[in-house]
Amino acid sequence: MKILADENMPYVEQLFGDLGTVETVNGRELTAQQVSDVDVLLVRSVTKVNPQLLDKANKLKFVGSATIGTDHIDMDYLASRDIAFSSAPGCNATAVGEFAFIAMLELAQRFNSPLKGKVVGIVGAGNTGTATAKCLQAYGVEVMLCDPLLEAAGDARDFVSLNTITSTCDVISLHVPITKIGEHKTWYLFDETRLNNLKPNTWLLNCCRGEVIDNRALIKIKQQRDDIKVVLDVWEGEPNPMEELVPYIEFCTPHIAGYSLEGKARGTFMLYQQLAKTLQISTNKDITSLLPTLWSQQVSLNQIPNEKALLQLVRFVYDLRDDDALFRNNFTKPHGFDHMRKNHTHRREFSALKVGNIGQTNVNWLSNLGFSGVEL
Ligand SMILES: NC(=O)c1ccc[n+]([C@@H]2O[C@H](COP(=O)([O-])OP(=O)(O)OC[C@H]3O[C@@H](n4cnc5c(N)ncnc54)[C@H](O)[C@@H]3O)[C@@H](O)[C@H]2O)c1
Ligand SMILES: O=C(O)[C@H](O)[C@H](O)COP(=O)(O)O
Repeated sequence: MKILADENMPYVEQLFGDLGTVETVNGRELTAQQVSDVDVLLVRSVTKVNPQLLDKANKLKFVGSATIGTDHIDMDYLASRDIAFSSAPGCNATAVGEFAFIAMLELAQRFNSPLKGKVVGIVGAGNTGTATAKCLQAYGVEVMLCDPLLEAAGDARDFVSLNTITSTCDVISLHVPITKIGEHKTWYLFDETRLNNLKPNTWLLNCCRGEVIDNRALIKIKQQRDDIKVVLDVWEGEPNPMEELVPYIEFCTPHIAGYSLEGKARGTFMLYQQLAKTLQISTNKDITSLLPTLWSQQVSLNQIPNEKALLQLVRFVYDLRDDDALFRNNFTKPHGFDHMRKNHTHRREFSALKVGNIGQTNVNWLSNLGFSGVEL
């Protein structure tokens, strides 16, 4: 069996090696010729899986995407060819939630304006939105959720409208899929009018898909309003963000919010399990044995961390400023955006770090935040 996989998919050889011959390729440049003789195709979000790519792939029986988003996949076409498909819902939700939380702590430090006490609006309360809310609530920050689809489906949580989010919240974090049609379409959900209506000093973070914000309108608004602070992990027109926009953004990253080692490993592992199910073979591998330990496994605290100390703790796991600096130096270089993604040093999730305390202080909230091994 020939298995063709995106080169940015860790652990693919370890997991799929026993099932067939694994070859890795550049997913953005994948051609119909390269997939013509494959049985299994494993992609990431940069590969458009459509008739143009697959028309010659007569042996293909399984397509897997190690991602949460599926906007790059023509599902109807796969169904019409009877090709099994699986994505990896939720695989990198923790990574995105922690990334958004860390970015908010960084903004708080930069503008000397504590996160604690602010109200954060989460737009899209699925896997990544919920993971973001979980971090914020663990730290004691008030959260409002906006998700008309989940609300209509009877989700028991409290929801508010998008207008309430923009008029009430100090921070807005976007977690919706990209959709171009329908009552709740998200393409340019934040257009010029909505951006203009943001209340003074709003912090806006986008970790979902670039086109949820009209990036040209964002440039225009930022030229007039320095009070709004923006963090972008995703960009309209990837892999070529608008050069004029970058100087207006506080923290810039190349679509790596979901790039924790755990998140990527989970994505590959979920596809491995789904392929085994499709082929009706039993699996004998587990994900934890694949993951290395963090370079330092434990830190000890002697008092309840204040917000500055919390930022030091999370920087110990992931320092967002490093990726931001790399971005600014590299994004205009040829293939710069993709190069940064390919060579990204996968950060670890909070759970990789054991936090012990040597006082009698209650730090349960740190374990709710995701750190492991908090001892009281
Ligand atoms: N930056 C990254 O690395 C990264 C990582 C993972 C996912 N993503 C993107 O984030 C998106 C969300 O991921 P997820 O795992 O949370 O997906 P999910 O499907 O679990 O949740 C998305 C939620 O958005 C809601 N929604 C849809 N339209 C809406 C609207 N107009 N207003 C408010 N809510 C709306 C849906 O009802 C759903 O509950 C993915 O589709 C993907 O595009 C990006
Ligand atoms: O949808 C997703 O899961 C994310 O956007 C994903 O992290 C993107 O990473 P890529 O597949 O492009 O490597």
